[in-house]
Amino acid sequence: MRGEYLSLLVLIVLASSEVLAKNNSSTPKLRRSDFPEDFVFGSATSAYQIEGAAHEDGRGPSIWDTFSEKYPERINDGSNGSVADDSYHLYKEDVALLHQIGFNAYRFSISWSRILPRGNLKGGINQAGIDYYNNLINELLSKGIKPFVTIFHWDTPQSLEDAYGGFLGAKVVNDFRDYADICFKNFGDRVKHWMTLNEPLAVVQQGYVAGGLAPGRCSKFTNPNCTGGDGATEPYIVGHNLILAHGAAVKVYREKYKASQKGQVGIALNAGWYLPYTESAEDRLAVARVMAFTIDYFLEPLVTGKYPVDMVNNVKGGRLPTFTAKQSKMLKGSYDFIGINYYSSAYAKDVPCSNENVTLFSDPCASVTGEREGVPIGPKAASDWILIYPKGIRDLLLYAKYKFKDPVMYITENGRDEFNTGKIFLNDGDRIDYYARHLEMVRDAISIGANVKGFFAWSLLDNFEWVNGYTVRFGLVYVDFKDGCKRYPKKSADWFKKFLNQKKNS
Ligand SMILES: C[C@H]1O[C@@H](Oc2ccccc2[N+](=O)[O-])[C@H](O)[C@@H](O)[C@H]1O
Repeated sequence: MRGEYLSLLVLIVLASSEVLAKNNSSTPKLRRSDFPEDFVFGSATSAYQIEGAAHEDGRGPSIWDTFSEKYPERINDGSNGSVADDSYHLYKEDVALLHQIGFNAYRFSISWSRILPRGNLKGGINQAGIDYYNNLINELLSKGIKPFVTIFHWDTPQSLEDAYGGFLGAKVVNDFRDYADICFKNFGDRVKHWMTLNEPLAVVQQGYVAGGLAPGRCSKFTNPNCTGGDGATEPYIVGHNLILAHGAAVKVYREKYKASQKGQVGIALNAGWYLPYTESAEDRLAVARVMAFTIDYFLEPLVTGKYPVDMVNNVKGGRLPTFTAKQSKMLKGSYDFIGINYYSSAYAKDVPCSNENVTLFSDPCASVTGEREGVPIGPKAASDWILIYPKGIRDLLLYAKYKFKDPVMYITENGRDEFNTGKIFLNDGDRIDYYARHLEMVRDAISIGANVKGFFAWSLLDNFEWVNGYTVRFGLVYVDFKDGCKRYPKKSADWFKKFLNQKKNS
């Protein structure tokens, strides 16, 4: 215990000293040899955002088909992912692009309802779905690219949503376990890196509090137009079921597949880094509580089998579910690596505790803000939730290292967007700058001792960016949605290519 406090203290001193400060006036020069030789560099996508073919070859609907097709007014440009990048048909081009750039890994997700159209075994397996992912995996391996597979990236099968409320229902745990089992059984001979869930925090915050992501549930205190939901209770139930679903999938892997397949299973967690609004002790404690309600929320149960103490103390009225002794035991240590999706940072501030604390989904006595006296923590990307603060990625990695038993980590997403102007735009110097600055900070985290094994750029392609539809572009490769999804590598793809192909010592 003592040692942990000491390490945290060292971390705080390091993070606040100028020792690591860099001159931020120009894009830093990075070399491939700054990173370990076996470090993995890849790019990431997700099924609903790129595949299209949403109603083809036996795929069943997911909550994202329903959300975007039935309520187009909830997506900024009224669009949906029914065609997206058409990667279902163009996957060979995408693998060729990864190969040309020089990435040695690709993080993609499997569409649950393409494998199980009705979400469960009873509803049957769709062989065409199995075939598609087999083809994709084989194509990747033929080019020497390692598949890093996300089992769930937000696209809950609609029939499970209809049957028991999807992740609101305790039954989802067994259905998710069965689905994961099918993935391990069919693909695990070749896939050695799995992520059970993508960003459970985004699912609970955006799907059940703010209502911006499917299934779009929220309550009146956050959104006056809510049609269904209860932001005081539902997010904690959904978070609980997500954690148990993760644990159940890892258990299946370890009991049935690990010995023969010898792969690793992790999770991808989104997290910001938070700075105290002032240097006061109160604001520093507010930071600790915001961390408890964001990254620790999902990391602590996996590491210790328990919810963070700050959540237990501050989620009043019996709204935070509890783990049974058996569940706790299943969860504790249920990961081989931790994936971190990092984009942005903010300030946290101690505020008078909200008397609405039965309704808020966050610490009731802390608030989060992107700016201080009108000055944002960093420049804005196109999506207004992204404030660019590269040091945050370093400090987050060190925080996870010291607080959570030095896990093996991957950056499973990092990136920025530009607006879709309707014209072909490839000159994305701002993206190059973003990656150079963030990678420099990942390098520094490694040099301090963070056990980081790889980095995935979000995203390979411009794609269906959820509530923002096609209005913003995150790709290293431009997609012309008006011309058969023609792909054009941007300058940033070129930058990665040069960086990845550098000879040793050059
Ligand atoms: C830009 C990326 O944002 C990621 O989501 C994130 C990432 C960080 C913070 C919040 C969210 N979110 O959406 O609520 C997604 O994993 C990914 O699919 C992509 O859309």
